[in-house]
Amino acid sequence: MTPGSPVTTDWPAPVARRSVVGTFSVPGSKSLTNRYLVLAALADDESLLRAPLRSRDTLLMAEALRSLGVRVDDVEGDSPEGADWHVVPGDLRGPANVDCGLAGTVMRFLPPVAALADGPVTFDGDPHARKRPMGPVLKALIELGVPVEDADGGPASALPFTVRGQGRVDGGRVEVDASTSSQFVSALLLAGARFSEGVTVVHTGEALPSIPHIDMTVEVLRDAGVVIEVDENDGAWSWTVEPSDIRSLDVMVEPDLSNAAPFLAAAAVTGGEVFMADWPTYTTQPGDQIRDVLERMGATCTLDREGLRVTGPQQLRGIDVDLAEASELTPVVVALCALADGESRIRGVAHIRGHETDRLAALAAEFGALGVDVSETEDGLVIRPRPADQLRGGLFRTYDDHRMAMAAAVVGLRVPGVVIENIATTGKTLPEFDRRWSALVSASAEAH
Ligand SMILES: O=C(O)C1=C[C@@H](OP(=O)(O)O)[C@@H](O)[C@H](O)C1
Ligand SMILES: C=C(OP(=O)(O)O)C(=O)O
Repeated sequence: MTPGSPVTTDWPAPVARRSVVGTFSVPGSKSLTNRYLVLAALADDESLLRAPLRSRDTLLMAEALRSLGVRVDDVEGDSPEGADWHVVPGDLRGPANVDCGLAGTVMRFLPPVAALADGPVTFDGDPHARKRPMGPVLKALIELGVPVEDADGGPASALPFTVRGQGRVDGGRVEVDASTSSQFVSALLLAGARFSEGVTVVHTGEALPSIPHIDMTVEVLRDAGVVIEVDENDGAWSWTVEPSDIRSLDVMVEPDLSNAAPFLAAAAVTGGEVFMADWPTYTTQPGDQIRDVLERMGATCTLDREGLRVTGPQQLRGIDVDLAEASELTPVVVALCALADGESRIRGVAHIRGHETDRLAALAAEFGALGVDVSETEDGLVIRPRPADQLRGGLFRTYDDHRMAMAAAVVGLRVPGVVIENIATTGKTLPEFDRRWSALVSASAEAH
C-alpha cells in the first residue's frame, strides 16, 4: 500500500430531502501543495508550507522527495487540517524508487528533479498510471542529455522508467508537445532554474490545455525569485527560465477550489445556499472558473472578503462551455448539466481522455447508465438531460477517479439509489470527502 492508498468501499450517496444549506471548507490545493513541495526541495534553504494538503497525491510527493534526500517533517501549525510541512533540502541522490500512485503531478514533476540527483531513480505507479501520457516530457529530458530508460534499457516513453541522474543537467532549448498535458511544461519549468543553462521550453503541439496551471507554475517560480519569461504569439508558446537560486518559501496554501466545486454544485442542484469562507479573491487556480459556470447556469455567486456564497435557482439551465482551461471541473459540470433544463455542450477537453481514467468515456457511460443521454464528441461531451425523477440509481463506477466519485455524489443528491463505487478514491485529493459531504447534507436537513 502506498501512503493514503485507498481501501475499496461502495457508498450510497446521500439524497437531499431538502435544499442543501450550510457552510463547508476544503483543505489545501493539490496543485499548489505539490508545486511548493518541489520548489522547497530545490530551494537554497529551509521552507515552511502552511496548511498543505495531505492527501494521497501530496503524501506520495512528500515521500518521493524524502527518498531523494529531502526532509519533509510535520510541524505544528494553525490549520484545522493537520500539521504544516517543514522542508529541508538535501543533496539529491539515488538509488531511489518513486511510487507515483495515479498522481499526474508526481509522475510529471519529479523526473526533471530526479535528473538533478546523483544516481538512478526508478518511477512506477498504479496500473492505470502506466497508461497516462508521459512521452513528451521524457523525450524532452532525453533531448537535454538525461538518460531515461524503460525496463529493457531503451528510451522510455511511459511508466515504469528509470531516470539516470548525473547530479547536473546542462539545460537549454527543448521542444515539447504539451497538447495532452500542461504538466509536461510545468515539470520542466519547475526544475529549470537548477539546470546549468536554465531552460527554454517551446510548445509544438496543437491546443495547449490548462493554461492557468502553467500560469500557476510561473507565478510560484517568480514568487521564489526565479526569472522567467513567457512568450505567446498566436498560439505559439514558449517559456524561458533563467538559471538561478530558488528562495526558500514561507507560504499558506490556498484551499483547493476544484475540490470545492461539488459542494457549490450541491446548492446549485437543490435550490439551496452554501458558503465557503477563505475563497481567494485572487488566484491562479482554474477551479475558480466554477463561479462563472454556475452563474451561466442560473445560480448566484457572491464573492467578497468574507468568502463565496452560492445560491441555487429553482431550475438550472443548460450551458455551452469551453473547459480547456479548467478541465478538472468537467465531471462536476457534467453532474450539473445532468440536472439542468435543456441540452449542454462541453468543449475543449479532448486531453481528459488521459486523466485518471478516460474521463469522456467514463462520464458518458456512467451518466448514461443513470438515464442521461451523454454522447462523446471529438473534444468533449453533449449532455441531454431528463427530469431527475426519470433518472435511475444504481452502482456508479468511478474507475479510481476521485472526480468521478464527486460528480456521482452531486447527482446522487437528486437521484435516489446512486451507490458510488470505491468512495475512498476521493482520498487522491480530498481526504474524508464522504464525511464532509454527509455533514453538509445532514446539516441542511436540520437547518430547515
Ligand atoms: O499542473 C497541475 O497541477 C494540473 C494540471 C492539469 O493537468 P492537465 O494539463 O494534464 O489537464 C490539471 O488537470 C491537473 O489536475 C493538475
Ligand atoms: C487530472 C487530475 O489529476 P492529476 O494531477 O493526476 O493529473 C485531476 O485532479 O483532475
